[in-house]
Amino acid sequence: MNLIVDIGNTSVKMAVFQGNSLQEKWVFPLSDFFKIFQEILNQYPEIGASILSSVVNSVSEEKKLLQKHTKLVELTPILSFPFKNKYATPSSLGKDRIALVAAATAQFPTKNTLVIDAGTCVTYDFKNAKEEYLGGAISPGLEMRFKALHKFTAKLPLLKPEGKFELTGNSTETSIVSGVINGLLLEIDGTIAAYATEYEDLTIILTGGDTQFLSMRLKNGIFANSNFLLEGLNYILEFNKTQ
Ligand SMILES: Nc1ncnc2c1ncn2[C@@H]1O[C@H](COP(=O)(O)OP(=O)(O)O)[C@@H](O)[C@H]1O
Ligand SMILES: CC(C)(COP(=O)(O)O)[C@@H](O)C(=O)NCCC(=O)O
Repeated sequence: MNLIVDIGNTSVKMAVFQGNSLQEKWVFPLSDFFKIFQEILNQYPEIGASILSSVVNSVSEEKKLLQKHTKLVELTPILSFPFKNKYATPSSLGKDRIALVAAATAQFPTKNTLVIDAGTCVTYDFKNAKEEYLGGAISPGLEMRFKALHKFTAKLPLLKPEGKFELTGNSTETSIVSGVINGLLLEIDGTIAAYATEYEDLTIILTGGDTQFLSMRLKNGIFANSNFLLEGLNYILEFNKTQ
């Protein structure tokens, strides 16, 4: 069994895989790492290998613990990947983005694929039909947009995503909700449309913490998969076991 660990800027995602099949998944703040890790080890003593992807600093204690209890593969640029990385600054590329591209290559070989990860940030990652990763884009995530309006103004309140919103906000609150949610939906739909103009037969994946909220509000033709990054990490782990 494999233990998959994805440390993002908002939350840690851990999952246990048996082969290609996800058995169980946990989402929690980094401060709960030691408690949850111990619970997982007790529940799944069969775990042999693990892989760690982190986009935050100072995870040396978490790494030590994984090394102590499992055969840890850390996601670094020296691992083998199933795609050609054409990012101009590969050493600064987010580990999470590498995992997303690995998942795209594994699950959509020979397809032009755009992966949208709606987490703390929204990242766009594109790999072409020749399994070349070209890069993409980084923009503020949903929660970050609400927080930024509050933090950088004197009068705007801190709001959270709501189920319902109007195009034309008629109050401060509904104007903020409209601006943030419509802004992000139009950004995503517009980005997809721009890629679709340039690349035929485009496959689009939506993942990350805001997958559910966004997928029901976006245009059709998008595969929503909250576990895409974890699947990519599991694939990289298996890929490197056989190298
Ligand atoms: N219960 C929740 N707690 C925190 N964030 C949540 C929750 N539900 C949805 N979200 C959204 O998910 C985003 C974080 O997604 P996630 O994929 O965990 O990010 P990251 O990989 O950057 O840690 C937040 O910015 C927020 O918009
Ligand atoms: C863009 C990110 C902050 C996204 O992190 P997340 O929202 O998933 O927590 C992360 O992928 C990162 O730190 N990237 C480094 C810069 C780059 O990818 O070029």
